[in-house]
Amino acid sequence: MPKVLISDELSPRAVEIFKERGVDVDVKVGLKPDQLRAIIGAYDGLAIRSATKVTAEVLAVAEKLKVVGRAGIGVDNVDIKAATARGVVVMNTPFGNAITTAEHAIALMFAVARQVPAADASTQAGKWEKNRFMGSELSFKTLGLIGCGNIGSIVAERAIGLKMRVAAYDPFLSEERAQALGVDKVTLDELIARADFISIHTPLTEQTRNILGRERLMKTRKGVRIVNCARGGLVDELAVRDLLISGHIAGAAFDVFSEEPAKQNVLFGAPNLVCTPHLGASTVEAQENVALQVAEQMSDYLMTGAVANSLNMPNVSAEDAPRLAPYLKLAENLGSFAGQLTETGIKAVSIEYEGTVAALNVKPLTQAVITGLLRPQLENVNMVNAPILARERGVDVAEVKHDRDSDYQTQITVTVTTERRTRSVSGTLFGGKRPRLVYIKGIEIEAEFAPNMLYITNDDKPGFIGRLGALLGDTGVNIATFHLGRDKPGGEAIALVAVDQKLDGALVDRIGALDGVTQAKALAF
Ligand SMILES: NC(=O)C1=CN([C@@H]2O[C@H](COP(=O)(O)OP(=O)(O)OC[C@H]3O[C@@H](n4cnc5c(N)ncnc54)[C@H](O)[C@@H]3O)[C@@H](O)[C@H]2O)C=CC1
Ligand SMILES: O=C(O)CCC(=O)C(=O)O
Repeated sequence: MPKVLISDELSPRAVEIFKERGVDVDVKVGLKPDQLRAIIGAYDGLAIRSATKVTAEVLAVAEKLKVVGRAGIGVDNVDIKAATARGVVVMNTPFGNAITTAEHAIALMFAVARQVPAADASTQAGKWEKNRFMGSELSFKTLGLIGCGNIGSIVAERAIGLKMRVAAYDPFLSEERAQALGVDKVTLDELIARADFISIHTPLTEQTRNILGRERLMKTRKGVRIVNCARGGLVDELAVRDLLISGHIAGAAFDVFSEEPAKQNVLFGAPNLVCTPHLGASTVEAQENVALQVAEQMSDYLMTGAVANSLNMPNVSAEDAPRLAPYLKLAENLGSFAGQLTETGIKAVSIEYEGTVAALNVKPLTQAVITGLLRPQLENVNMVNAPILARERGVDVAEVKHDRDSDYQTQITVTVTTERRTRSVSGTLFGGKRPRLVYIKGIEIEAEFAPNMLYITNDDKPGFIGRLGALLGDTGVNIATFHLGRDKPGGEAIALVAVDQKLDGALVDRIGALDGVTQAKALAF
């Protein structure tokens, strides 16, 4: 039974769902990094929010870990590169808390416009300072949105409902989408020049870090109000403090900070500053949504191989997962077959899908082919990191789906081009689930993949099979199955021999030296 660790506060629904789906679960919240490292080796899954840092050090000792599930959106607390390198799928729940977070951004905008927290504190202190708290209306003001994805779009809709004008800067926002939302698509400079309120809704990346730096903040309109409900690090906190004190910025609201938990921060104590402790996603509704969703996604992956909302793997639906399982084996074996025969640098691989398989989601199958192909050369290749490793090595990967009938009801063909030659190998599933090799270099052959195999190419001349059988017999190697194919009588022949033991290099060399043999290679599956 797979076992999951929940290491951040998650709704109890998550535990119920894991259990209902047959996943064992431990809840240990508030672990220090060394405590997490000490226990993570026992778990197949790790469910987190934003407090747990899934670093390369944690991943290095997470020997069984297959999946990290983020109950929320931002994954800047997960080292995705390290997870990918170790074959750990990282998934999030991209929609479950978007409305809640957008609502918090709107709440913060009202809070800074009307100084609600300070007015509340003053009133409850018995001061009745009616003249101190002069606010600003939101109606007909311009809201500048930096980032207009899930949350930014919801903020835009709500703001338009409040009669605000909305200008959005987002390089990935299309003109059509902007029009449909009713926002002006602008450059960042235009936004800075026009906005009365600025709200940020981008992830924290190397491109967005410090996107509102001091220089840009100084170019904003005097009296601007700024809301950061996305991530600490997007806005220069010290510059905001200085500009709040100077009065250039009329108000700022921060839900997120460059260091969290933010027990201290340069912003604290600045005038007209509203702070909340990363509460963007903290509603009962959002927490139910994300806990339920992450538990479902992680259980599905661990129990069936279905992948949803992954940041480093193609999605595989729960419906597709069982159908893909035997194909994944076939695809990896075909890749492995080609990879084991390849002795020089791989330049390109083409993966062709024909018949039934062409109607499936073939992305994961392509990843399985590449995994098998690279494994003889690279120790730590897996389904998750294979495409990246191939790209890093300059291997051109082509995926082709043919809308035509093949000799078999379903067929995958892997063609590898190296510095020296192009070689193809095809396979099918017998009975819908048993992988079979059906062509090698266009030569028809029907063979299962066995743990230990001998691949031989030779001249199609009488006597060869006897010589090979005698040599194997003399050296005590038992033949399990023997498959032959040839391009034409007297032409090139291929033998695939499954044997009951691992073949040593010296014996393979002796086979390679037999009369008529052009290549002999031991293969393992
Ligand atoms: N305060 C909180 O509790 C919460 C904070 N968040 C934060 O909100 C962020 C946004 O979430 P979603 O809207 O769901 O993500 P999303 O991925 O749907 O939208 C992000 C948008 O930012 C845009 N973007 C990326 N780079 C940009 C750049 N350099 N300049 C301008 N725009 C850029 C993208 O094109 C995308 O449209 C998350 O990454 C997370 O960090 C999310 C949930 C809760
Ligand atoms: O889990 C939380 O409370 C924070 C949510 C968040 O920041 C996110 O989903 O990106």
